[in-house]
Amino acid sequence: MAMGMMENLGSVSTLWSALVSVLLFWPVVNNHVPAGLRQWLSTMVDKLTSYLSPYLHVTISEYGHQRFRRSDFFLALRADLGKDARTVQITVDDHQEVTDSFRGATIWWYPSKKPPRTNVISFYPRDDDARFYRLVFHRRHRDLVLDAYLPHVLAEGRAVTIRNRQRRLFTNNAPGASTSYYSRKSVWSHVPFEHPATFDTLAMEPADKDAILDDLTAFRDSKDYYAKVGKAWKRGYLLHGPPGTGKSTMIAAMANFLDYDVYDLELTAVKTNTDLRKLYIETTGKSIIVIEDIDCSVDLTAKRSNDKKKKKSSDEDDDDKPKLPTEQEKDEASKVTLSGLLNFIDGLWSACGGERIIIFTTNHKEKLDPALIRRGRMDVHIEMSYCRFEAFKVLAKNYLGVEQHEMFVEIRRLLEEIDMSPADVAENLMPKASKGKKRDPDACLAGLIEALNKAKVEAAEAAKAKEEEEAAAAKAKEEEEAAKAKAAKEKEKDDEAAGTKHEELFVLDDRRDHICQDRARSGSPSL
Ligand SMILES: Nc1ncnc2c1ncn2[C@@H]1O[C@H](COP(=O)(O)OP(=O)(O)OP(=O)(O)O)[C@@H](O)[C@H]1O
Ligand SMILES: [Mg+2]
Repeated sequence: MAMGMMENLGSVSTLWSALVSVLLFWPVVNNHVPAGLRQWLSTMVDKLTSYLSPYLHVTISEYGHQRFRRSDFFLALRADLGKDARTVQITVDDHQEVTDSFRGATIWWYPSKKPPRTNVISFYPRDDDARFYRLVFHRRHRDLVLDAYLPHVLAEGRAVTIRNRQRRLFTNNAPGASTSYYSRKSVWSHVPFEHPATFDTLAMEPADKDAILDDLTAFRDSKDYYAKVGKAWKRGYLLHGPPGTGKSTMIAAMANFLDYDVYDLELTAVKTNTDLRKLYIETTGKSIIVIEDIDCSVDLTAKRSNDKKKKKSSDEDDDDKPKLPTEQEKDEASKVTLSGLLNFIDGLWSACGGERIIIFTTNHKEKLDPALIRRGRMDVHIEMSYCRFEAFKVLAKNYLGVEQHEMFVEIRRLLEEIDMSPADVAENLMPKASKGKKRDPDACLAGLIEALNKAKVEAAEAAKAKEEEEAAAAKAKEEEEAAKAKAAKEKEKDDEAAGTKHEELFVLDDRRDHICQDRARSGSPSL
């Protein structure tokens, strides 16, 4: 028994000293052996080290079984370093090593990249190496880590990191983002999201604001409800209204209120429906996906009616011959279409877990295809409108710190009759230095009254011009109709005259017949 132990110890120490020698001479070996052998030796050394080491390694790859879908685990771990680092449990990003402790066990996280294999001809682009995390912990914590720690990181850790992290603004239209379907590089690039807008600083009718806040709160807290009724946890908002009424500001306020990331989807930069699909696959939960000015992004309505027409004509000449796509059809297939966008929205809800909000903004709601904004896709339609008195009070408080002022009465009266966007009102409230002097609130409010009066005069002039234009158009139309009526009358007269001649001829013909008959009866020769 003792002998056996001695032998064991002896073999372990021999192995250990062999390993030490290999490690000692490794740099020399590394430089002098051919690449193939070096790789094999490296693998063997790794295996030997991990066999003897008291530490275990777990590797988590960026991509799981589904080649084009990043593993949820990987995405969960990529949450950035939070503002309050003490409460963050896992904060791993590229090139950042992290030590974490869990129920007395220490766990080390090493993010890394697998370099491309130079002797392999790859179908995929080279520049973006596969990323992975290596998790290292002591053997004795094996069960704890695998059964408790990793599930905890995924469930709790993720929630914690999301709550405390620096939120991000993603865009698909930046040099860092890849649009290639086969690229492993993220299709989104991001910057820290630091927009200061909140619902407190958002100028709008208080009742409307409260309704939106209630809706958002209900959505955020309704995970169980959505699961119970079998609906995907999503909500669509359509923000519509004239320029400068706060649509983009509202999105920032929503993101800040919910603590969500923002994905700013630039549809014109997306080449195909396939790229669009890849974009949604790479969005994460707790996010707002925004398509600004949706009516300008793609000619969706025209596409759809074209599609319908095309379908109809292909139904008409329905011979059995298989048809190759025409050049035009190929071209169409490589573009984002309305149906691609509808699939994007619907697929978004079904394919990915976690709550998501999608927001469209537009200045022209009437231009949008009804399918795009129907309830179920865009659940809430919010009209952002011109600045009225209640909204003005919020701006006055924000910009000037003024809640009451004698000029408010006049401003209230003017705002009720003049349509001025909150952006224009805010611009007038911005304290500017005029003629070397800094403007105070009184000057700002007086400036706003002046601007409102000016806008009133301009609006009156514009209305007058429009009225005159309409009157001129009506007059022109009247004249045209009168001319048409006159022409019709003249034609009628001509026709009547022609009709009389015709009748006369008939009369003549009749007379001739009578004469002929008379002559025949009297025996005289016919005409
Ligand atoms: N309702 C509002 N509350 C507070 N600030 C506002 C509001 N509307 C506009 N602003 C101010 O005006 C600026 C422009 O507003 P914003 O970009 O949100 O308008 P928009 O409706 O998105 O316009 P567009 O249709 O041109 O995109 C903002 O930076 C903000 O300072
Ligand atoms: Mg905007």
